[in-house]
Amino acid sequence: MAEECSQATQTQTQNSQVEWSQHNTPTIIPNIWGRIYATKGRHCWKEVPSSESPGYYDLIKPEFTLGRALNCSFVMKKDIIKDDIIKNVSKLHFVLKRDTSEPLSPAIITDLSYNGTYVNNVKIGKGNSRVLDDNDEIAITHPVVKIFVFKDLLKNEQDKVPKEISQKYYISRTLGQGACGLVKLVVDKTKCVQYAMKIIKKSRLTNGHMNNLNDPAKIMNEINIMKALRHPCIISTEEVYDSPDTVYIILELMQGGELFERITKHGHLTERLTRFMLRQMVLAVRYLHSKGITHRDLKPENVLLEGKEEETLVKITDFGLSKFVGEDSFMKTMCGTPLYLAPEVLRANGTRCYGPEVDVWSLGVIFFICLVGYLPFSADYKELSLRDQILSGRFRFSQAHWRGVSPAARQLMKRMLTVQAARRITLDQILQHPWMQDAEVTARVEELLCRNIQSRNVMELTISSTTFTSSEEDTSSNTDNTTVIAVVAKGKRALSDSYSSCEPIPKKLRVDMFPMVVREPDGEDTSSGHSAAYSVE
Ligand SMILES: Nc1ncnc2c1ncn2[C@@H]1O[C@H](COP(=O)(O)OP(=O)(O)OP(=O)(O)O)[C@@H](O)[C@H]1O
Repeated sequence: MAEECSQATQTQTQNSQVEWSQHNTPTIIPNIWGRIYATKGRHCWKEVPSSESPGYYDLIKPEFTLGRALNCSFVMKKDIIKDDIIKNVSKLHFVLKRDTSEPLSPAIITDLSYNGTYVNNVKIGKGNSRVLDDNDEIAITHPVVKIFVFKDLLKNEQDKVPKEISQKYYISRTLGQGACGLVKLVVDKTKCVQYAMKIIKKSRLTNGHMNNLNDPAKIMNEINIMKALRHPCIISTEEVYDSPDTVYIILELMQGGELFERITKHGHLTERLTRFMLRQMVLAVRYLHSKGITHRDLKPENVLLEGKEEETLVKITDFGLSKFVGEDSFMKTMCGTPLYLAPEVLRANGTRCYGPEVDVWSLGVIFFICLVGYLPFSADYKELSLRDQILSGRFRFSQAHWRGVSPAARQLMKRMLTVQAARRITLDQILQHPWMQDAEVTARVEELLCRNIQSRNVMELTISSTTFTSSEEDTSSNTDNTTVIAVVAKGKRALSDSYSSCEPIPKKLRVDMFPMVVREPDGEDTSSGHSAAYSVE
């Protein structure tokens, strides 16, 4: 291998584009993030390189480019590569990058050529990127024209997760730590899409008995329920890996941080922004309830934001976790500091004698904090124990903080923090409450929801029934092996979507409707209709 690269080495040195490593380069130098070795296949190199060359190139700068252009890090020239190959090499054929300022970031290769860059015989495709793994082979113009083998010289955490995960995902830095375990940034190696991976240690024993967390059928059932949930304001679950003592949940990545941080940064939120956030939270929880799921652990830390902008999508996370950690340990965690817990949950004493209204209470606590920036119930308020404050619904009312808040907002907060669950305001009533009536906010939320739905390929429809049945003639296949389903409902408009992962084709879809406005490319709103989040029944 050392021999074969010298011609390329000399060319590089003459052009001063890059400097090949010297003979005695120590194996690991801290700022070298990778190394590319010329491959043994000699067909692409014109001459057999001299034995003087080390046969590899150390990647130090954050970016390495290869192509025919003279400003590439590695210039492909006629005198180093065979003529029949060089003619198919693009001026800028591929770029190899690593964000060395970011710990545990992956090496990424981006194909910039129509004639193709291949990794382990698989074409990346022009404009596409993928993560490069240790020992990956890079070929250009054709899978057999292998030119480099990549060696990853940075420490990584691939071996800390089961192989089936590390084969598909690159394990990057830690995003945070919750009561259930770590959350890691991971990157899908072939699609180069980032996700958050939640690592949950199972509590295997409950009350001295093995619980059913190790029953694969039950776990699979929970996994399928979580994966079927699709709503713009619910963090989507990409995949779940179940191992005897740990569950790994691959989740949609949120880049905007927690709602909690947003509140603490500003002290509190304006009424308009609170309305904007609450509307989305209510829609999300209403969707969960429609699927028979009570969240039970709603708190600002479980409300994540899509982007850094002020008006961004809000997404709820951490639903259904009790199924993986066990009811006992879930309750223990929740009741540890029950700041957001409804009175009926405290009264239930570990039994599940309460309904979905508990989520309205928790939303009420979040609503309270958004408006005034302090907790309604806290162990720091010494007049009553935290438990008694909640059980009696006696929230702390600071005149100084509430003075600037509208009477309608105060009234809504009180209706949400109503001790008697049966008298508590419902989610639908919240949406209809006078304080929530703000056409601008409603339209902005709908715009964000629709944009999110459209980016997931769910197309617009103008029908109002909620369950549709597909028929044979409604389905067809497109070219890239995904099945396109067209569901014609009541002879009106069609819902189309591709089900690449759904085999066999579902016969029934449940569709949750959202009002939407169709926006033309010129920005004009032309028609209104409904958009849908759907799941297979
Ligand atoms: N999908 C995600 N995208 C980006 N960051 C996330 C995602 N999920 C969790 N995080 C971050 O990881 C950290 C830990 O999250 P996690 O949900 O495990 O704990 P928590 O909600 O803070 O506490 P608890 O475990 O008690 O619910 C948080 O800082 C959170 O912001």
